Amino acid sequence: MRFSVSVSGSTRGYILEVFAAHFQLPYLGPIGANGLANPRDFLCPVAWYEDKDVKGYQVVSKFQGHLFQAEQNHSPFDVVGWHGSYVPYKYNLALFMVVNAVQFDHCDPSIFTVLTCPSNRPGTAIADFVIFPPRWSVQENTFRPPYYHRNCMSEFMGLIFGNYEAKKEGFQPGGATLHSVMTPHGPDTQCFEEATNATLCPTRVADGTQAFMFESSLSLAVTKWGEETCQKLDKNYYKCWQGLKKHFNPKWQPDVL
Ligand SMILES: O=C(O)Cc1cc(O)ccc1O
Ligand SMILES: [Fe+2]
Repeated sequence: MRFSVSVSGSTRGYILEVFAAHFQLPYLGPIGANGLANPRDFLCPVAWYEDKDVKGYQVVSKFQGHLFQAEQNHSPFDVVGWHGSYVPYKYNLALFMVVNAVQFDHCDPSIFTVLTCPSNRPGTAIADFVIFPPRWSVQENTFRPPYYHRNCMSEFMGLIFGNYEAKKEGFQPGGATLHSVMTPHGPDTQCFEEATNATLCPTRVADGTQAFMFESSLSLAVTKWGEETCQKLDKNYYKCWQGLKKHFNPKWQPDVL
């Protein structure tokens, strides 16, 4: 599949490539006929071509993990149509129909799955693409931010713009966090303190932001470039949890049973 990404100015993006299967919409289960990412909102190309002479047009191909580059003097997009079932598609994340808890508790973020690439083991994904969309938060008697947890899957999180509610400082647009399989993690100290002391009325969350997660049942390896060469590794990341205090009180009773 050939595609070009046209951008102006210096630009960053995130790429997730899967090999064993293809991405598909998640089964909606009891949600029923419609919700989350609706098929009608996916856009595919229509027959089109460009007849352009471009000196030194670079065509990059990937094969067995290596990138190869060829040059030609015209645009490769001079094919009007084709037979086949592989097409690139795009989806506007703002069209995602958010489903969430409306009484109590924090849902598994699987409710925010845009696309999943299932593995051969039922219920286990090679990769899930999950977003944290702008939404209302209305749950009562609940710690509303992400719970403190360990996950049997790897969590690679990215931020397209704005901030992420569980880590308002430090996690910048264009950056990434990686919480590998079974690594404990959760909101930073500031988020914990604010959410613990907040009055629980209906509140907007994540307006003007777009965070996402690539979640995989496989382990992700970090390249030498990511760990050293880029010199962007935040060696102080763990400190975002160091201010968390012990709150255990064996005498505590809930107000509402
Ligand atoms: O770790 C994270 O920030 C991602 C995440 C969000 C959430 O709402 C619940 C679980 C989870 O892993
Ligand atoms: Fe997580």
